[in-house]
Amino acid sequence: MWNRHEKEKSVNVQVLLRCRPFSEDEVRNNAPQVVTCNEYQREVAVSQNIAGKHIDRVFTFDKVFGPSAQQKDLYDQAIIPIVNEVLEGFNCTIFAYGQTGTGKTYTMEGECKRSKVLVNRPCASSHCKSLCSSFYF
Ligand SMILES: Nc1ncnc2c1ncn2[C@@H]1O[C@H](COP(=O)(O)OP(=O)(O)OP(=O)(O)O)[C@@H](O)[C@H]1O
Repeated sequence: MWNRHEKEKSVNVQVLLRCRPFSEDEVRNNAPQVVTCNEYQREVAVSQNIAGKHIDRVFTFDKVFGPSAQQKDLYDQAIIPIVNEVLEGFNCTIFAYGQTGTGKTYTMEGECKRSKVLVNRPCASSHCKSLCSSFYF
């Protein structure tokens, strides 16, 4: 029987979700919280009011990082295994996908130029940022 780590290694594509914290503006404007993360269950619940009807939906991912997750958490839990595979000679790609303003650049590049998780260059779509070259700390 495979443990979870072995199972994860056997899958070629994994989808991780990261939900960023509210910005100062969103807090100031009392923005409604529509996304709730359950890191333990690897689930994200989305609540919406559409035409007066309340709709809740739950999505499951390979990993979920909630608003309190730090760059280091992502790096340690999600990136290091991929770096190790690169060092073993495998081709690996990490890319961030999502709506504008959801934190793709922050996740791939970090807040300041010197504390990056990854180095990335934008590809054709502005919604898609891909890892192209190397990693540094
Ligand atoms: N995990 C986080 N913690 C704190 N602030 C964050 C986090 N993720 C994103 N932000 C902030 O949210 C704002 C939007 O993030 P970012 O620019 O990374 O979004 P994006 O998805 O790359 O947007 P775009 O597609 O428009 O380029 C930035 O001000 C960024 O600093």
